[in-house]
Amino acid sequence: MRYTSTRGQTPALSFSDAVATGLAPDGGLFLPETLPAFDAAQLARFDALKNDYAGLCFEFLRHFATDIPEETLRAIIAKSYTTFSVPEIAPLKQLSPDLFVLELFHGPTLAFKDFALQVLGNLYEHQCRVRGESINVLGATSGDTGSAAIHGLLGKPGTAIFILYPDGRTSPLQERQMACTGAKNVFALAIDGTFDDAQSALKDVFGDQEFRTRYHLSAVNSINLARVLAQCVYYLSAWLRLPEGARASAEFVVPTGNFGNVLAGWMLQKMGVPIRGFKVATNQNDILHRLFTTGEYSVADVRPSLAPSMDIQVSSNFERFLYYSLGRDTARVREVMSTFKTTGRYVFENFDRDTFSASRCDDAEIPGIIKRVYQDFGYIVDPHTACAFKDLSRDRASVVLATASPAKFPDTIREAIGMEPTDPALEILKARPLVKHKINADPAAIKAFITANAV
Ligand SMILES: Cc1ncc(COP(=O)(O)O)c(C=O)c1O
Ligand SMILES: N[C@@H](CCOP(=O)(O)O)C(=O)O
Repeated sequence: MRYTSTRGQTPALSFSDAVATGLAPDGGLFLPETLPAFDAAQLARFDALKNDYAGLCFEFLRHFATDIPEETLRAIIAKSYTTFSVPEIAPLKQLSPDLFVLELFHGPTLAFKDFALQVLGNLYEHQCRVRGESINVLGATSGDTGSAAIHGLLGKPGTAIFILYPDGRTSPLQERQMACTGAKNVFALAIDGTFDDAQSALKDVFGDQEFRTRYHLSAVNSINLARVLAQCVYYLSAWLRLPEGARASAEFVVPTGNFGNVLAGWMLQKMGVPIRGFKVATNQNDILHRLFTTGEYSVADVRPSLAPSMDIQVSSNFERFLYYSLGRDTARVREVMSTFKTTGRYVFENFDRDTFSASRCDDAEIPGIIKRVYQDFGYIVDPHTACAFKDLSRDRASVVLATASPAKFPDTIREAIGMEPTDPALEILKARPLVKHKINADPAAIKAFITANAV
């Protein structure tokens, strides 16, 4: 399997090279040259592994990581899921006959990002070993990607990790997960501004080919295709475990910000797994809600919210969606992305309206939803997952993706239901010193910091 850029001006690469490169040199995002088409026999092979998460992940990823020997890939994946705290890895809980919750927060940093970032950390370790090279990783986070990426690389020799985040806009515990590791190769870089500012500066740094080559710079955001592919697996796992009747009709309801999570489900559907549809659940930063209800994609200012990891306007994975929606016409993708960069607006003539629906949740609604879900089901959801409970369909089954543990957001949960969930992994952090570096969201300043601290 080879990987090409959405902008069509980068030569096709192997899986390992596409992962190491992260953002394509032409500014686009990597995608498989052709998506596999899973037939009934392959679906049956998946079905046999529905209660073996790591086995299922291997059976899926072997179609993509074709340049890694199968036994090596199997070992990388098996190791990645040993860090999860429950044997099911992604428990599927049934709250009512038509309502399921897919819990994606039992990894080391208690958010869904661990699913891909544990695998990516081990892939990087493998690459360092095989190529005899060190690797410097640069990421931008609104809260969860940063800590998951850091914990994917913690203690891995030959690596350093630099994470940009909007100072004061993550939850205090999310910041502690990044800035209290004590690890010498981890740098939490606090910027004044929003996640969008951080992501935009990051893309500029990756745009400097000489710099990224010199420092073997790689990406941990979902601009890295390995992130999206590893995230496909929990949709597959959940779909396989649904009761027969719900499989055909269930809609996956996905708290959405940078569009990497829901894109993974949609790509799986394009590979032949007959998932009925997806609901894109936004917070008050609702660019994607507006897109899927009106067809217009237009940027507005980011407003800090109680679901801070979704405080994003410019979703980088929008470009992958655009590529497929434009019939894989890379010249058109370049044109639209360039117009969007200058005008901040694009109107879709055509997209997959049958598959996507959307909901939007204001800050004023989040505590009330947390309370209602607790009263109705005795179940505590974090503020991001709460957004997905806003407008659940009454005529089909819903699978809500629970993307973070409520313990990461104790203040909002206390306000809603009068008690604070805790987790030992977070309690330990409270006593540790916090080390963060203030930096301008300016490519030159970021490059200077990396130059001074790279491995
Ligand atoms: C807890 C949580 N929920 C939802 C999201 C949104 O996911 P995505 O950015 O893949 O759309 C994020 C951030 O990515 C998150 O950290
Ligand atoms: N919500 C994310 C933002 C980055 O998304 P990613 O999927 O590109 O890593 C976060 O928690 O950092």
